Amino acid sequence: MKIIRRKSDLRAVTSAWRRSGETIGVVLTMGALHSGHLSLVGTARDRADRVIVTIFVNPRQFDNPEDLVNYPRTEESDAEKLAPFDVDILYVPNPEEIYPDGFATTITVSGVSGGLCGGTRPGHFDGVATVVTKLLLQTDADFTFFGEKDYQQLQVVRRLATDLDLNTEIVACPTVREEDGLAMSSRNLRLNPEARAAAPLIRRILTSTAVAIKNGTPVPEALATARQELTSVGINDIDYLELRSEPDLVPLEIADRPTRLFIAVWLDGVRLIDNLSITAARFTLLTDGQKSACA
Ligand SMILES: Nc1ncnc2c1ncn2[C@@H]1O[C@H](COP(=O)(O)OP(=O)(O)OP(=O)(O)O)[C@@H](O)[C@H]1O
Ligand SMILES: CC(C)(CO)[C@@H](O)C(=O)[O-]
Ligand code: BAL
Repeated sequence: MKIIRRKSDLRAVTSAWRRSGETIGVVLTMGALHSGHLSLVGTARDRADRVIVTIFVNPRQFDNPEDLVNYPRTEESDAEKLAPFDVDILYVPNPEEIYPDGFATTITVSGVSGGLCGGTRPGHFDGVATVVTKLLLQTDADFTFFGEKDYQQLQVVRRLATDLDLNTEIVACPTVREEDGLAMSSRNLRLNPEARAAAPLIRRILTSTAVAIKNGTPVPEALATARQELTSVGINDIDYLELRSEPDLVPLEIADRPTRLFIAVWLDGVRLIDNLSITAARFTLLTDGQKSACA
């Protein structure tokens, strides 16, 4: 595996691959690699002739300066973790390769980036859309692999690739979890033991809420119960807990569209997210009280 830090060096290699007709699969990351990232790399290895992994902690997608400073940077051990996957290139661009002097372009994807993480992290998806576009162009990706853990990000990138004719297939990969159900995330490393012990309850409560909704509990009631359960285990700071309709993630208005339940909470100063697809024949959107008020 070659480590490359300049886009001109990268282009020299990808052009040669292109001339010999090889396909390129790319996994974009911010480093601190774990089994979630590595599952994307394994899928890329199966799908493409050549595999590039990128590591770039993108300052433009951090709405919180402290989060940017505290973000783990572990390039050496990341490279060791990639060794068994036969990755061709680890691209760790110098910052000026992404944001040269005078950089003045921002890509905004509207609609799908509204609300959820886009609502509570202002500017986040502009930063993601801009860097993803640059990295996909620099790597000349035929395929790129995104985790469903960051589901809104996945849908933002799908919209972006379609709208800008990026000519890269976006491949969704399932969320990889710890044995206790917690979605793997680089930020899990920052949880203290007490917060780490509480964190799996996020998934458990999402699951029980989905079951209640499928069984006909009105959505507002099911969400209120979930909030109470989260609070009772000390998870008081809930950024959002919401149902959204696929694929544009609009607020749930039509009761029989494929739907997903989204959550973001703060635990011990760390923001954790998760989501769960809910397929139900029909949702009960109104409580009994609301129904009788409409009648
Ligand atoms: N548990 C996971 N399962 C599957 N894919 C994942 C998982 N965690 C991250 N990914 C994917 O890996 C890619 C890079 O993500 P990123 O580097 O932000 O990792 P992260 O662990 O999500 O870090 P963060 O703490 O910033 O959320 C994204 O496509 C993301 O969805
Ligand atoms: C896609 C990404 C690498 C862009 O910085 C980042 O948002 C991430 O790690 O999910
Ligand atoms: N995992 C998405 C990148 C971020 O949280 O900034």
